[in-house]
Amino acid sequence: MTTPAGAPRCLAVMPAGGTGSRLGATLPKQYLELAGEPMIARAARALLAAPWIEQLVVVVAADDARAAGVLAGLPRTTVLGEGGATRRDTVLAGLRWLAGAREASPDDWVLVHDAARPGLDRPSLERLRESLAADPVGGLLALPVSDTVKRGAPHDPARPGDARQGGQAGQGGHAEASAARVAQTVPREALWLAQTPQMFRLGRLLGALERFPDVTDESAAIELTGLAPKLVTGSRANFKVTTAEDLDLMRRLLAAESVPPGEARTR
Ligand SMILES: Nc1ccn([C@@H]2O[C@H](COP(=O)(O)OP(=O)(O)OP(=O)(O)O)[C@@H](O)[C@H]2O)c(=O)n1
Ligand SMILES: C[C@](O)(CO)[C@H](O)COP(=O)(O)O
Repeated sequence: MTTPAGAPRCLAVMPAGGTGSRLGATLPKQYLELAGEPMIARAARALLAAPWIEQLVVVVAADDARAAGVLAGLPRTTVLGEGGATRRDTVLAGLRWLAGAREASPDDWVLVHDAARPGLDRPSLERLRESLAADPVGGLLALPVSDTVKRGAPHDPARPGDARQGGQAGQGGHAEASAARVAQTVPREALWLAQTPQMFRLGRLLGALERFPDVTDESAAIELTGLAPKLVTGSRANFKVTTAEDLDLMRRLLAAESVPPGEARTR
């Protein structure tokens, strides 16, 4: 699919420079096998299933010796060994490469998609593009929170019934066997879980990420400039593989579905 001359193009950056410390495997999680191929290849193919994505740059760590082989043969794809210390740094390297080596225009759209989200489906991708085609800001796939939400509080021996029962504080402020107790039930109505791809104009996103280093996604940087990105409903299968339990779940999901990456799911 070609874009008419002068029209904004759709490009993509895949941050793949992480180590997968929360999963704790012997190799970075993006190289773990899922349904017969490494997670990173599955995630890249899911994005490339959209023919309107003209160029994908997969940004890996400088010492990554696996990516070139694993991604060889994928169309419209370049591997860049300039991953940074944080996800934001890695994404910035990809955006700068698009702007420099590929001479992308500040008006071109860029989709940023995690290598750790191999369950992206084509209908979600199409929904994102169609919802944002005429949008002045850009936006992201996300899921409305559907469970009752609790805010946890640390153990407080002064509170009745709050005797310490063991358990270690775990990763990301949570706990494996939690010692936290409920401080509050939080209204869920306005809450969404951010996914990727996140889709913004290249120039605006580059500027925002350069200005605001302390963000965990692209939307947060854009939000800090005073703009309100659009929330486009994603799909549950597009969850981020973060823990060993997620990996197991993703393996089962992909094994149960015999559809190629990016294609529609029947359920
Ligand atoms: N310095 C970094 C850190 C993360 N990522 C990428 O950002 C995505 C989402 O990050 P996350 O799930 O947090 O991955 P890791 O940082 O690898 O995981 P962990 O935090 O458990 O170490 C992944 O595709 C990961 O490879 C990146 O490109 N560069
Ligand atoms: C971008 C992201 O996937 C949205 O959920 C997420 O912010 C990145 O991962 P992390 O777990 O917050 O590092």
